[in-house]
Amino acid sequence: MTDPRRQLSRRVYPLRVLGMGLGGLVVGTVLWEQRAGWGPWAWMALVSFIWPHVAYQFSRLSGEPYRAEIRNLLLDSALVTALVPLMHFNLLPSVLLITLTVVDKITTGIRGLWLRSLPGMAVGMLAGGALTGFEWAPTTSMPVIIACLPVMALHTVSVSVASYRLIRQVSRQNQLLDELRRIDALTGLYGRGHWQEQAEAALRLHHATGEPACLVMLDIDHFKQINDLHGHTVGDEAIRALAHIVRSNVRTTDCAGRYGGDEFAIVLRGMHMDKALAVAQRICEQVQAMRLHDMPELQFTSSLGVAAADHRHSSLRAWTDAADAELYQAKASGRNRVSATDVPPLAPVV
Ligand SMILES: Nc1nc2c(ncn2[C@@H]2O[C@H](COP(=O)(O)OP(=O)(O)OP(=O)(O)O)[C@@H](O)[C@H]2O)c(=O)[nH]1
Repeated sequence: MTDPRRQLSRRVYPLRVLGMGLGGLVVGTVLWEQRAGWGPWAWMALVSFIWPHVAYQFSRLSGEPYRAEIRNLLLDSALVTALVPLMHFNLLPSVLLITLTVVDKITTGIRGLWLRSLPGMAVGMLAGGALTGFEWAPTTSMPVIIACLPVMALHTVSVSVASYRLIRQVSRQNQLLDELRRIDALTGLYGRGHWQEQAEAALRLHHATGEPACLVMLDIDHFKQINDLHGHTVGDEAIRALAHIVRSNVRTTDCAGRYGGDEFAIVLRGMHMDKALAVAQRICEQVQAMRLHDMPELQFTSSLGVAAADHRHSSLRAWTDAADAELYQAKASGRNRVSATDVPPLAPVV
């Protein structure tokens, strides 16, 4: 895999060649109007056409390419700023070059890099000024304005493309994060946080419209023993197999989540207690028949508590407490059964 730190120099190289080259066109136009001597021309040629390749070789051959590229970026600023006095502070190209070199530092995303480039820029300005005696001719002619256009356009487009890519990448990663937050990695069911949001919505709907909904809490019986006797890998496989049973017994409109370690919670939307009990009973029987691929001799049972949403459940907490109380009732009555509010506990048909 490519070292992301080496990627910085690869990414910067073509942009530096193009940006510095087009910058050279601007500076060259000003120097030509000034009828400048060979010194400014040589400096311009060095900065615009030779430096980008030297900079790339510096970082390519360096043992620390990332640090070398940061150094190159700081040198860019000093070298480019030295061109400003050479242009006798010609206003538009001077402002343009200084702005672009600062923007280039900001768009690397490296914290404070543009601030760190300021001392080098001051040195560049002084060095260029020492060569020209700080000659002052700020007026910009039409040919120079025209020469500025390609670098302005190219820079604006390339910064826009870079930020477009960044925004797309951030939004893809946000989607992934959201998925990770919503889905439990072991079972593929909803994680607790997202399940709670969905369950709250179902309870609100019940209070607002009277739409029925039932909450089923399920816990594997003696799961600690399974872990202790056969290891956590077998325990995990059991949790996955149980999640599969849960998923195959609910509709896409229902909401099934992993509530805790070996505890599952299901909101059956639009369902009255009789139908919800039948679903819970079916799950209970299927858990009893469940076999793991690698340990077919191992048997499981589960206990389930069901509570229909009603006016006493002012919050999700009250609703889950009611279903939890039924779950513990099922455990206390001998496990491997379903217990529901206002209904005597039902043991599965063996
Ligand atoms: N393999 C595995 N085990 C887990 C996971 N999360 C929690 N556990 C275990 O699940 C067990 C939960 O046990 P409890 O529900 O407290 O008790 P139990 O043994 O199931 O007994 P009862 O619920 O009373 O029937 C603990 O041993 C936890 O370590 C998990 O992701 N994978």
